[in-house]
Amino acid sequence: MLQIEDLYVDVAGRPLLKNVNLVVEKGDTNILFGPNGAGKSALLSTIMGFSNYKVTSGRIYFKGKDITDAPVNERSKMGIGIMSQRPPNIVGVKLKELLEIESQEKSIDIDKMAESIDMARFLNRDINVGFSGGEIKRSELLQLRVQKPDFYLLDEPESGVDPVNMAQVGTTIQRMLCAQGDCRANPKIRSSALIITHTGEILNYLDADKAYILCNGTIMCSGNPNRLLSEIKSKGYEECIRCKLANPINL
Ligand SMILES: Nc1ncnc2c1ncn2[C@@H]1O[C@H](COP(=O)(O)OP(=O)(O)OP(=O)(O)O)[C@@H](O)[C@H]1O
Repeated sequence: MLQIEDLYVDVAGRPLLKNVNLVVEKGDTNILFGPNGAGKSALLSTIMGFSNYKVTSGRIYFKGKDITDAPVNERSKMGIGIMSQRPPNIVGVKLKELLEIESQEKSIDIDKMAESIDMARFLNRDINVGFSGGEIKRSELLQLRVQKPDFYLLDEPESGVDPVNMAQVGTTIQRMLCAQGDCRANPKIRSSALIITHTGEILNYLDADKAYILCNGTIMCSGNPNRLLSEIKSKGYEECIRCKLANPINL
């Protein structure tokens, strides 16, 4: 569904991502680990097509189409949706106004959907203005639920979320990815996702298929998400750099 080939990206005139190769198959949930500043959010922003991230070499394919030069709105129409780590405040635009635009031609009861994740009282507030960390996450989730993309880019869904709200966020993401029917019986009907996490808490709610470790702007390792997480916790990220040096990456 998503294929990234030998991608190099500059940010603010400086090289940041290099030689990134990554594939997310249809219906798969993939995880992206990596230390602070490694370039994980930059990679998600580049996939979404945000203008600060300039592809200098390599290609991005989505549903078989080359989207490397496609604008954000086209990627969104094709079915890519993002939950950003720090979405901007949008002064003068109410959350409900944005949701009404996103829900055009879809039969969605915005009030009911907002109620279901405790966001009804935010509908008439300017987007993100004064929202707490957890409220921003729920607002982003609500927008994604209305947008209903085929491919989810989720940047640290658990950051800033208290344990009680984490259960709600985790369950909501699980349901979002599996909105088409019985995903246990047929995993391919799941929506696809690429999720950044530091703590791995989201793995308690999802069946993740594969994880990548991004260090210094490049993918160093890939493998089973829970196994990689426990290696990171016990040995840190140094081990993944050694693994890259010792073995060519198995994508
Ligand atoms: N728009 C930008 N302008 C300048 N520098 C940027 C920009 N976006 C990212 N960077 C820099 O690129 C580097 C990678 O940032 P990025 O946010 O992708 O890291 P990350 O792996 O997501 O880190 P974290 O785990 O801390 O969120 C950082 O040094 C950051 O300061």
